[in-house]
Amino acid sequence: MSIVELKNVSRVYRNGDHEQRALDHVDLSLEEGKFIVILGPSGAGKSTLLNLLGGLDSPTEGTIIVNGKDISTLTENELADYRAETVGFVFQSYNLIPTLTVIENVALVKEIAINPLSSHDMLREVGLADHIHQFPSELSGGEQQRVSIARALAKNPQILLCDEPTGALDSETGVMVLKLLLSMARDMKKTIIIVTHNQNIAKMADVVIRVKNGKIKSCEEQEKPLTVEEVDW
Ligand SMILES: Nc1ncnc2c1ncn2[C@@H]1O[C@H](COP(=O)(O)OP(=O)(O)OP(=O)(O)O)[C@@H](O)[C@H]1O
Repeated sequence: MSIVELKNVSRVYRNGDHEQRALDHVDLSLEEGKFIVILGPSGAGKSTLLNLLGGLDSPTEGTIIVNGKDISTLTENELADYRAETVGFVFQSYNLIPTLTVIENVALVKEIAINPLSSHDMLREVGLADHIHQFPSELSGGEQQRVSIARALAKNPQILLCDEPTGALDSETGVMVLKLLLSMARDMKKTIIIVTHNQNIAKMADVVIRVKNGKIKSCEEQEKPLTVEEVDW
């Protein structure tokens, strides 16, 4: 079943007389529970696409259907509900609050989530049960990113949107984070959408989307994606 459907979606930024078509008449259909990687050169429109899927921005034209609901025409308040209920975000910079402990950082989402999961359970899920009372500065980069994944999961979203989630990590730690994200798709049926410049991550994907000049150049299903161990990092 398709969880995301874009029909004729464009996003145009206007700056005085200049018009930047960040997304240009995009059609796309994504299935639930897949590990999806979006590749493309700088300025191609990847973040714009992620922002639209995340309800952080709205299209200039076209419709975006998520879970059968058109999110392209929602009001600001309705978009806030959509974000709280349906999507979790993981960014390259972990965006943790330095003065809160690990568990407090994760528990914060309870304030906005409609149907949150236990912060303890999610931290156990990402292998950080023994670190819950530490501050972010006392953790490694990979551990901090796992806290941000636990925080995204605690919202209990169906879709995890990840913008260069391993961009700030060394390859060994990055592999650990990718393993975790992959298990979220395989074991928890989350739809994982990762924007990256790293072609290697695409080798693990169920679906690889290539974006260029605001258009989808290709959207390919991989019958036999490699396991994390099979990829030559
Ligand atoms: N808020 C904005 N105002 C004006 N132009 C924008 C805005 N956001 C993005 N753009 C432009 O839209 C185009 C697509 O940008 P986008 O950030 O989606 O690309 P990207 O593929 O994510 O690039 P990168 O890999 O460098 O992050 C670029 O030309 C960018 O300059």
